[in-house]
Amino acid sequence: MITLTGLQKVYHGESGTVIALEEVSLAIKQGEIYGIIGKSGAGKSTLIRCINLLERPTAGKVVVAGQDMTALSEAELREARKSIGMIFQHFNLLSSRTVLENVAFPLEIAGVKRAEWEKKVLPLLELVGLSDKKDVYPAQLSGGQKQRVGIARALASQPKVLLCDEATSALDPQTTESILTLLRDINKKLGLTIVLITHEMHVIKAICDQVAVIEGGQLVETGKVFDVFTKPKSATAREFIKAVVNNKLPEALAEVLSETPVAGGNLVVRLSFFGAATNEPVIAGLIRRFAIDVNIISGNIDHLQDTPYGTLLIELSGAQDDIQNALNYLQAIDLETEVIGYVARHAYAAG
Ligand SMILES: Nc1ncnc2c1ncn2[C@@H]1O[C@H](COP(=O)(O)OP(=O)(O)OP(=O)(O)O)[C@@H](O)[C@H]1O
Repeated sequence: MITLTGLQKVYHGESGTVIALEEVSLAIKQGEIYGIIGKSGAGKSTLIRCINLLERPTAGKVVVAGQDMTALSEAELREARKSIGMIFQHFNLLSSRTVLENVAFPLEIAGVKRAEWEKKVLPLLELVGLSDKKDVYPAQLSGGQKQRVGIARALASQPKVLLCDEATSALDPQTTESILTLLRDINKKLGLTIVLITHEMHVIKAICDQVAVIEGGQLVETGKVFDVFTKPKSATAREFIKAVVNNKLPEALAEVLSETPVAGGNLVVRLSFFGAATNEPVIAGLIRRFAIDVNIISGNIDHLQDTPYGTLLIELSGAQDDIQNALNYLQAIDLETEVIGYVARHAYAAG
């Protein structure tokens, strides 16, 4: 649905030349929710605005729904933009127009008469849950309701693609969740392709199928959200993931943990489970097979796109050979095993 090839954007500002995008290439399939995550100044806004050519790339190609956007005339571009809706962090509503009139605005501009646009706008207000607010002005709405108006307005010209520019960044966590749920529903109901930019990993985790991590104008990692979450390759992705996956060691353990083996001490291991492995009785298997004690220090199970994944922090105590055999066993089965460190016997809970 969207293909970006070798995209480059150079700004020549007062403070000099800025390369905002460098050799960005990515492909977004129809019906996908594609998230682009990066820190402030990474190039996210520039990238998403290059998709509808609000920003003209310095070099590279933008193809949306089979159309080469960079090759279009201004008039053709205006027409092509009808199939690309956009919503914004600060909603960009017209304060002197009611909710109904805001949603109708793109249709009015396109010359559609009121009797005609009402037939389109009223169902959209219902879709976003704002039928009862159709005659109120934006000032009387909450942030979440304003964004619902923004979404309905973006859908008015029946786009194939919806671009979301930090659409939930100005909203509280609960409202963010309701807007993300609405976006997911619209994606499912209308088969709409959604591209969103964000600096928050929980947004990616909540609704995206695919993710691209952008840093200094370059994509440093792309892939399925599940793969990037469970096996991040770049330091930036790892850093973002830390914000939503609690892998912190308990303080009492961190204080006594040694990176090097402690004579006669216990081994601390983090197990990461993905998908089906979460159903395996791993701990029971360990105790049955080896003459060791297993102490569970902490654990959590979460879901990513309905696939369970989790981590378990355990302490193994026993004779060195038995511990090594247990470790070999863990490493041979279908889960990720990471030796976190060593603790002296009796230094921590397992004793
Ligand atoms: N019109 C402009 N003129 C000059 N430089 C610009 C312009 N727009 C953006 N930049 C620069 O390009 C780089 C990328 O900016 P961009 O706004 O795309 O980043 P971002 O990831 O969206 O950041 P934020 O999350 O803070 O909005 C930054 O260094 C920014 O200062």
